[in-house]
Amino acid sequence: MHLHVNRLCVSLSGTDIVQEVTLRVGAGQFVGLIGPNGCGKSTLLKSIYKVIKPRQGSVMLSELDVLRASPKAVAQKLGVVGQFNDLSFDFTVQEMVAMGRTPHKGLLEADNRQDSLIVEEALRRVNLEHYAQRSYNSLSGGEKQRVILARVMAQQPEFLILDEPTNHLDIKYQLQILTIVRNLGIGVLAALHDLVLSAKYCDYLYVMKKGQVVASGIPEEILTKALIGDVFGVACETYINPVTGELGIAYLDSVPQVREQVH
Ligand SMILES: Nc1ncnc2c1ncn2[C@@H]1O[C@H](COP(=O)(O)OP(=O)(O)OP(=O)(O)O)[C@@H](O)[C@H]1O
Repeated sequence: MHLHVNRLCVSLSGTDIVQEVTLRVGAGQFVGLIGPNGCGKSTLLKSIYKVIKPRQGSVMLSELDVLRASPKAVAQKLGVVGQFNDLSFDFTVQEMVAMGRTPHKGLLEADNRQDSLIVEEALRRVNLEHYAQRSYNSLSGGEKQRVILARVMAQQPEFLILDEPTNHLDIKYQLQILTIVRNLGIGVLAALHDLVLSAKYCDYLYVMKKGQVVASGIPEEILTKALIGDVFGVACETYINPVTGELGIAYLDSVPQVREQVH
């Protein structure tokens, strides 16, 4: 499935938080959304997955008009990993992951053998197969994050939205989770903070600043010293990593004159 967000505007408490954002994610494409804290990434993602109602604009997942469709119709196609995953009630890890099957079930329909196999496989993919009976609330932040990813995999969505999916994860699991997500072969829109990882994994990036998309393109082309200075206010040098052949970024300092050079 592909995603087409057209001229989306979101206002909260009378302030324009997202302004005329248009973006596309092709089928099977891994697209990153980057930008400084508070620029509107989460608000944009929440308005795409129906938690916040936009003031204007449209969201199409292939032929599905997301803003008009029922939550269940959207959940059958769209998986979401949001930023905060704390629960008031406790569930086992297995119960948490099994919740991913809900959009595919009828009212009061019990899980069947196939659902159990899907849940087992999802837990195996995030290396938590031995945690099935553990209490979710007793897990560390990184383990919780992997359970949430297993849940979204059990949902078998056709498109994924991820808001900081590697929050809390150590470097091994950051790499593992991003590799798993990329290998799912479905369209993904992910807000990411790590620019080097976003260059490594994303096919395409949208850069946000103050609620607007200010640049977009393939990572190697748009992640320039000038753009990083302008958008994040950080001086850096970019280079090709001689070991990996991938984009590297050496952060130098936060110097205001970098911003002046760009304008
Ligand atoms: N309900 C609200 N009322 C008013 N302003 C809000 C509301 N919710 C969020 N905001 C503001 O909207 C702006 C964008 O927030 P958002 O969480 O979308 O940013 P973000 O780019 O995801 O940031 P981060 O990288 O820190 O997660 C922030 O300045 C935030 O304080």
